[in-house]
Amino acid sequence: KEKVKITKEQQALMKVVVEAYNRHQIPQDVAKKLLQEQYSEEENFLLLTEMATSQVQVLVEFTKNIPGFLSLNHEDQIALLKGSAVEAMFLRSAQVFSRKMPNGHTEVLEERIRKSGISEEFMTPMFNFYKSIGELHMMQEEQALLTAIAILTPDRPYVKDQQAVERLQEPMLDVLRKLCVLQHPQEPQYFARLLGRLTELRTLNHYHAEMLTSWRMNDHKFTPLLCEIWDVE
Ligand SMILES: COc1ccc(-c2nc3ccccc3n2[C@H](C(=O)Nc2c(C)cccc2C)C2CCCCC2)c(OC)c1
Repeated sequence: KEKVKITKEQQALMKVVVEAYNRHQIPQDVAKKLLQEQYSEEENFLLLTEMATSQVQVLVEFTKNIPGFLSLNHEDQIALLKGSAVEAMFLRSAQVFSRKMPNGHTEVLEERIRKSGISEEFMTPMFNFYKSIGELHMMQEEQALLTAIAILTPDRPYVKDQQAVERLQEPMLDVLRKLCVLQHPQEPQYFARLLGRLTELRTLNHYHAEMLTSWRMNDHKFTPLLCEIWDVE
């Protein structure tokens, strides 16, 4: 049984990524807002677009701190951000949803989201994902590394130098794998389950544009940044 050991460099890499991840959190806590009162479908849509717009800004700041990212080809940097923004948003939402909350709060939050204006057909895949992330009880380090790994996906559309992206993603996968073995010794498949969530995340990508345009309200307004990132308008 080989002794898994995280090297000094891997410790340093993890520290940089986790600190960047914690530094670039979303400003206001949307869950608290949603638990306070039930908003109208229009107010919820506005809240969603505000949250998503600030999330994209936070994502850009986080990504700039990923070692090596800024030395990638500039067009590839944009392609990676554009290709991962929706996934990062759902990953962040899943983490917010699966946070430990006082008894009954998660149910209230789920109810508020179900009634927020999003159409029925998308609730099952979205909540299945949230619950599958919740079951993993991910640590902060795992959340930060998983987000960095999702951003550094080599086969995003329009990425030219995929090898350069692989060279950045591999060390992240390596340290995450070791972390999983060390933190979950009784769950040898834990690392594989984490990566499986990234596959589930990609399926949500297909729905997100329709989730927005089918929001129960008319005249959906998006910020210019969201038009760039979401395939809407
Ligand atoms: C595309 O359709 C949806 C529908 C619902 C959610 C969603 N799941 C949530 C789980 C927990 C808490 C809030 C949650 N949200 C929204 C939210 O703000 N997501 C969020 C964002 C956008 C950025 C950063 C961080 C977060 C949490 C609330 C927006 C206002 C109406 C109710 C959903 C969603 O998030 C990606 C997308």
